[in-house]
Amino acid sequence: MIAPSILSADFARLADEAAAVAGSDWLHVDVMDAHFVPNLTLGLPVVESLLKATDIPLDCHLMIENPGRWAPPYAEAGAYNVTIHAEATDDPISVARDIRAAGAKAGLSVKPGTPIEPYLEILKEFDTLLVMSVEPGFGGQSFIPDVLSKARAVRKLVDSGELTLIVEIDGGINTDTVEAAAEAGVDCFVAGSAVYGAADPAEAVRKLRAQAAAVSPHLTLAV
Ligand SMILES: O=C(CO)[C@H](O)[C@H](O)COP(=O)(O)O
Repeated sequence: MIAPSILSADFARLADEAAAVAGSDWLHVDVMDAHFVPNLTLGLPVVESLLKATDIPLDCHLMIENPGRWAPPYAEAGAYNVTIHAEATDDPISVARDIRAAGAKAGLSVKPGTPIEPYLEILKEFDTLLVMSVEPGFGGQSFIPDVLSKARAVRKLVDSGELTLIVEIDGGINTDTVEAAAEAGVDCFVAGSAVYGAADPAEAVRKLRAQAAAVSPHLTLAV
């Protein structure tokens, strides 16, 4: 699955930018609050407008403080998947349950320096794990390969049937890095600059998907 990140799109033309990647599996929406990360992007009103403008399922990645307060409204609005950060809450299970109760899939994200082991027990409460392969906050950064050990660890649990979860990766995914991530067992690849920086974004999506599929050791899991 490929999820273009609109962080690299033209914010004044979001409906057109969504249409430009119409064959994508998900559209990744980076919500940043200038507190949890040192950048500010967009919030619920923009997501509500995007939901009217595209049929691509929205994958909302909340890089915000206090996700317990702010995540459920994204689910109520109609986002397909709502991801919170493990580092942003002491009670990720409650937030996941609230997101699911509000009708969306629930995702957990970990920054590059956050180990996955303390969270393995609670991943059954989530539908997606978003492994950050750059420090959250900005597009166009270089891929951090060390984080692939987290994808591998969770992939093992999925393959053994202990978990049912989409393994997603975000940051620095491009034609040079997508295969390593696919080999590590990633199901869903977020790509910002590699898609919206390309002359033909739809072709960039197709190319990334084909590259990932060619080396993927497993079938994509659909939620
Ligand atoms: O969450 C993000 C940054 O915090 C972005 O989704 C991510 O960085 C995508 O951009 P690129 O593919 O250019 O790295």
